[in-house]
Amino acid sequence: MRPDENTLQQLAMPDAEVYFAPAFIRSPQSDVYFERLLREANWQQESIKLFGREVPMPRLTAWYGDKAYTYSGLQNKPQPWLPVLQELREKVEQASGQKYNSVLLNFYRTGQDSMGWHADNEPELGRQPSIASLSFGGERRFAFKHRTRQDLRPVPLILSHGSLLLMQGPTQHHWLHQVPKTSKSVQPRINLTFRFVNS
Ligand SMILES: O=C(O)CCC(=O)C(=O)O
Ligand SMILES: [Fe+2]
Repeated sequence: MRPDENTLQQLAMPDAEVYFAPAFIRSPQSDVYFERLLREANWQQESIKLFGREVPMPRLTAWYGDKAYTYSGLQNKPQPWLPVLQELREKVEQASGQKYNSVLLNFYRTGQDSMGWHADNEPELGRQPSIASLSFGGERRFAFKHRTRQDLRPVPLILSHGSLLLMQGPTQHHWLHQVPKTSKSVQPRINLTFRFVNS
């Protein structure tokens, strides 16, 4: 491991404030976090309404936090923090210098699980939300795309086991992000996005 792989480095993206650490948590520890999260989180198969039809989301989700939160049109009931989530929250708060009161967990079972282009810009997150995204398990491709500037290429990233991606400042205003499906064989992946939800 290079000495800087566990520290956040800013990416050169205009209209954004994005930091990335490819190995924020080291591998043996990350293996344990993956297993604990898989076993302990209250995973749900939610569905979304698409053209009037209920369609299962292409991933499992779980929501923990102090507040209820609407995400993709779903009202997420708050569940009390698990010790493993408290532990991870402390680590990311220390790295980012921000506070988070909620976390959304996503479980990508196979390469066919995914998340389409979106921004995390719900009004409850405030104008310049800080979102800290931790990944465990199989690595997946991730990308940013500027909403209006076609001269800017999409920014690809590999979200590796134990990586931390921090998005804040104007990022959600100007950029969308996604986790595309892949036909490659990939290991299951868990992602946590820590957020601060205002009441
Ligand atoms: O799985 C990821 O890396 C992305 C998750 C995400 O964008 C979200 O939960 O809003
Ligand atoms: Fe997101």
